[in-house]
Amino acid sequence: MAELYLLTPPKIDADFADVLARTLDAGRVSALQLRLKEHSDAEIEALAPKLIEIAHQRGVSVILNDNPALAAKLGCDGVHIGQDDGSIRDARAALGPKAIVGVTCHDSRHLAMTAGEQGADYVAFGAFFDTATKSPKTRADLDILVWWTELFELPCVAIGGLTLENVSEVIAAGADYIAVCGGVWSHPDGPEAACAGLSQLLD
Ligand SMILES: Cc1ncc(COP(=O)(O)OP(=O)(O)O)c(N)n1
Ligand SMILES: Cc1ncsc1CCOP(=O)(O)O
Ligand SMILES: [Mg+2]
Repeated sequence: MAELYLLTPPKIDADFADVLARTLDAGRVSALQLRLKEHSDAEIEALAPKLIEIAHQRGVSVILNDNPALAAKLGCDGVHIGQDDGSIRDARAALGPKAIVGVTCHDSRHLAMTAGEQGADYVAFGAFFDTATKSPKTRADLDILVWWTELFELPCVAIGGLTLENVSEVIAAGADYIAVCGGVWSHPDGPEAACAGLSQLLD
């Protein structure tokens, strides 16, 4: 069974905490990534505590993007690091043995095996579809999910352009987590409807 891993929009406004609470209440989200790329660290420090509280009240784990030291300071459950965001070892040192450390592996089997050997808690592949959220470095093929799940127990995340219309493809290929940003926040029927709809497709 796949799980829903929700990413925040890159920039949020004062209303976002309420929208987040309603969105989490509408579906079955396992993890929330604070990916606040258009905010400074100081802004993230100010914004994050309320978002973390909302997530934790609902049993949702909170992963901070990019910054292990800030993740530790804020009391996040983990951090997501890309290939240019420092080492797994340093992230683990900042956050401790129980924290979740996830790693971007693009479309690379080699990067994923290395991340697994170095102690990542999940590997993330993508982008699987066109996305307006960022210019992804790579386009991944569904085959990499099939290959990974046949060979390894370590969970894999699928990311990049996932929507209600295409998410079943990555779930069928073996994704343990479906990581979604625009497919929820930019859905024409609103984030609550999108979160509810995605949750129905998980089983
Ligand atoms: C779950 C997940 N997968 C991949 C990414 C991308 O991380 P990165 O390559 O470091 O790019 P930025 O997100 O920092 O722009 C992610 N954030 N989450
Ligand atoms: C962070 C990231 N890494 C690869 S694609 C992507 C964007 C995910 O956002 P969306 O779900 O809107 O495509
Ligand atoms: Mg990064």
